[in-house]
Amino acid sequence: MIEVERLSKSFGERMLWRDITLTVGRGEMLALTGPSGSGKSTLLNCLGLLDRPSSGVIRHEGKDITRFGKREARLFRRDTLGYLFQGYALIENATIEENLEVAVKPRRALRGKVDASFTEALQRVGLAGRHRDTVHRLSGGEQQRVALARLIVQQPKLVLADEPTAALDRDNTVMVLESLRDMTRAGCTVVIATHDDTVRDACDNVFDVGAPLEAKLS
Ligand SMILES: Nc1ncnc2c1ncn2[C@@H]1O[C@H](COP(=O)(O)OP(=O)(O)OP(=O)(O)O)[C@@H](O)[C@H]1O
Repeated sequence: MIEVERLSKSFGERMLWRDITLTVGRGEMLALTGPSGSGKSTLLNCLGLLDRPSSGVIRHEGKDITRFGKREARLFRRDTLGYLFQGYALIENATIEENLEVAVKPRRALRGKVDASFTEALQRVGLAGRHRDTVHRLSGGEQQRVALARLIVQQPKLVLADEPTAALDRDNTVMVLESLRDMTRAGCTVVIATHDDTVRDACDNVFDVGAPLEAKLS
């Protein structure tokens, strides 16, 4: 569960958003909407400890993550967070399989379940049998699906997704949404910044980052 309380962000004189308060429960999927430049990505970055809010509190499972020191923040990113960001953050010169290996925690690797989980994840995203393809040879949409497979293998507790369907056609958009929904069924909390109405409609709640305070949550 993630709880955001009276969160504000300014860049110099410019107040991007003010007093955001919202809760996303375990197993819930929240859409962050709002016009371009309203601060959706910045809010996701604050949730993922890639940026700092100017004021307010973010709690994950009751812990104020904005007060984490370097070590706690590193462990939180490694053990709790999963990102699905623009640019995918894949290793371009490596194979799909090598990109998935990065996400696997060592203790799971030891149990020898890795191959099966890779095969299952690649099947889920429509890339079955493509383990050995090099990432830079893939299309934008395929790379986006590798990033999703990496998330499925990683099994994070909190997923932050920034326009996860931007490079995808309708079938693949549905596939991404179904995969994220599968993850929520396993207890994962998902927050998605999106302009896509299909994505917004598939979420449990919508938070409009650009709306006046009284009209934000619907
Ligand atoms: N480090 C920074 N310093 C100054 N301004 C910044 C910084 N980071 C973001 N901004 C500004 O904050 C605003 C919000 O950016 P952000 O990317 O969060 O919006 P967004 O709602 O995700 O937009 P889009 O839908 O176009 O992706 C933009 O005007 C951006 O230029």
